[in-house]
Amino acid sequence: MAALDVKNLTCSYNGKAILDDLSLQVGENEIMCLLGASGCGKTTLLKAIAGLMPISQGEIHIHGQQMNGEGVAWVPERRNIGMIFQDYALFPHLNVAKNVAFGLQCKETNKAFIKKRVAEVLELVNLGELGNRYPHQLSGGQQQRVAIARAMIGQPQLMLLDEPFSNIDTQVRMRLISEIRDLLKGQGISAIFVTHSKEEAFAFSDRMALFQTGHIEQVGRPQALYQQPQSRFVADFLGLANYVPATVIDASTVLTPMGPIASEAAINAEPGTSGQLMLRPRQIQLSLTEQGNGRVIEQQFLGTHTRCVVECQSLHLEVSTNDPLPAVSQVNINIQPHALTFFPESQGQKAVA
Ligand SMILES: Nc1ncnc2c1ncn2[C@@H]1O[C@H](COP(=O)(O)OP(=O)(O)OP(=O)(O)O)[C@@H](O)[C@H]1O
Repeated sequence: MAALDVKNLTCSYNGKAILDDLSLQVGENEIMCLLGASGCGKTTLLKAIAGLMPISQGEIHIHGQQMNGEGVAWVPERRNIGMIFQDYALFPHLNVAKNVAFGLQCKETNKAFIKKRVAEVLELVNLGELGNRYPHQLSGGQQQRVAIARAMIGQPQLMLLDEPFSNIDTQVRMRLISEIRDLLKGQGISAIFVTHSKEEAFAFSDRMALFQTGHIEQVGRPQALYQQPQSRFVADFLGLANYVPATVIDASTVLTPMGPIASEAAINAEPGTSGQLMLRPRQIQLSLTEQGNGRVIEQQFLGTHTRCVVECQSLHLEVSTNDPLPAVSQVNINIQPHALTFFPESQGQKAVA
């Protein structure tokens, strides 16, 4: 059974549809990321799931229980959902332990039990020693951990996280992402996480749904979306892409200005079909040779990698290498073996399936 099943959901503000016939499933103990530009409807979907936003059409089911639909609209507090926000939303006048206890007080009166649970969840988020501190005495990362402890204390069946890492400084962010991911996985909690940062989405999610104004463009594993985008919108949103003119030779080869390139998966287009082959900068490999078919015309050392621009048959290719190459090098261009992503001219912005 899916942890969350959203079926044909439409949500509107003032009669204008913000989400339009949208469907999405989240599996048990799965972390799903909603990724998209500002204003595309990610938070609206989160609010609809939480019961904070009325729906115009469709159904929402959580762990098999219908929350919204014809004549059904469960109130937020009955949905057993934990919520975490970008601004932490802690009570400034309550210490850490009392902030966390707040998440349980509305459904539990046994004070000894609440105290025990507070201690347990503070340990889980590595704040066991800080129960007496106030929010202003904590770092951003620590405050977000308090918010997570407060959301977890009631053992929610689904966790909703709305841009939880945006206010955390970059040095700490990836560590916190990994910590919270482990925590959710360890506790068996399914989660939906909203962000407009692809790096956060890649690092935090099992699967991601890429939004474009009110609908989902593609859902899948982060690597699949990055390497096999179904549209140019997805390809370009997730990172730099080269588009190289290509013609299909047979089910496993295309011809490009760099020569024939083989695919590790069948290309679903007739021989002779022309279009564009998408290549990520890391999928292009360079080897120094005087007889090479490319020439490095620009380089930038960026620490973790070097950005090279390689000229080949009037194409300018963005390539990512580990180390800088000698200036104005002649290189051979090789393509890392992979399942090629091909956009036939006849399909415009859509790749072949
Ligand atoms: N209360 C409201 N009344 C009218 N329109 C609204 C309201 N809240 C949001 N909208 C509009 O709905 C659209 C989707 O908003 P939403 O907050 O879901 O986007 P988002 O993808 O979460 O964006 P962001 O990343 O900036 O938070 C936007 O065009 C926004 O202007």
